[in-house]
Amino acid sequence: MLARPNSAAARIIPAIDVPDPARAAEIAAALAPHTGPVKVGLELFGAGGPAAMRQVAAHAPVFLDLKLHDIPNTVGSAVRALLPIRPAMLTIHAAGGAAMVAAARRAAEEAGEDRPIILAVTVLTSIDTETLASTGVSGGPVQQVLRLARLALDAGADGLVCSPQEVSRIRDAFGAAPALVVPGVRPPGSEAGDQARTATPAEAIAAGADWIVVGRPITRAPDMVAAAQGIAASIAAGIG
Ligand SMILES: O=C(O)c1cc(=O)[nH]c(=O)n1[C@@H]1O[C@H](COP(=O)(O)O)[C@@H](O)[C@H]1O
Repeated sequence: MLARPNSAAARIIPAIDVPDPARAAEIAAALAPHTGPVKVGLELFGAGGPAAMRQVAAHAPVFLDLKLHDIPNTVGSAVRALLPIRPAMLTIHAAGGAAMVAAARRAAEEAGEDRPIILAVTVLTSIDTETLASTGVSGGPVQQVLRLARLALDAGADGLVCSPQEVSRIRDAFGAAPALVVPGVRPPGSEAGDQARTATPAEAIAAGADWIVVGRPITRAPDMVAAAQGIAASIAAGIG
């Protein structure tokens, strides 16, 4: 399994959200020396499938973010079908329930020691209190994140995806063991866009994130490498 990061740069997961596999491979090649694993999500996987993921994986371990959410048998089978392309990390939705999370973990185990880390997405970082309430969940994101974290970790998830605003509460409740992967991260002065629960890279790491996921602030920067290096420097300094 992928080891926890041991440098500021290794904590950064760039999200390569582009619809062009050749461009994605170029971005991965440019960023990999300055970051940790790279993320392949629904846009790139939809455009190029397993072949696009393999091209990216030539440069760095891949966080394959397909956010699986279905009946347990389907999710377990999907995880099994993805094992040959050797993702280092895989996402499922904790809201799919304990049996679904357990099915994902059991399927991942079939890859042996090199199995992917199973990460349970709690409450998407784009969701604020009002949006959450509109889905029938009252009480706010922190409470729901902690509820889903408990469910997912008890069912066998190796770690969680949450916003920077819940990280310290998760560490308080569950300690150092769960891998915490944190999107919704915005360097000072950058646009939040559709992200609702945000903080800066240094704040997310100080709160206890293992990895931060950063998409547009890197991939839409005029100089992607400089943007990644700036984020790593801010994490190392604990500022910004
Ligand atoms: O699982 C994820 O990576 C994820 C979960 C979540 O709650 N919020 C979230 O933004 N993400 C992903 O993290 C990335 C964030 O991208 P930017 O908003 O461009 O930094 C996107 O690829 C999202 O799919």
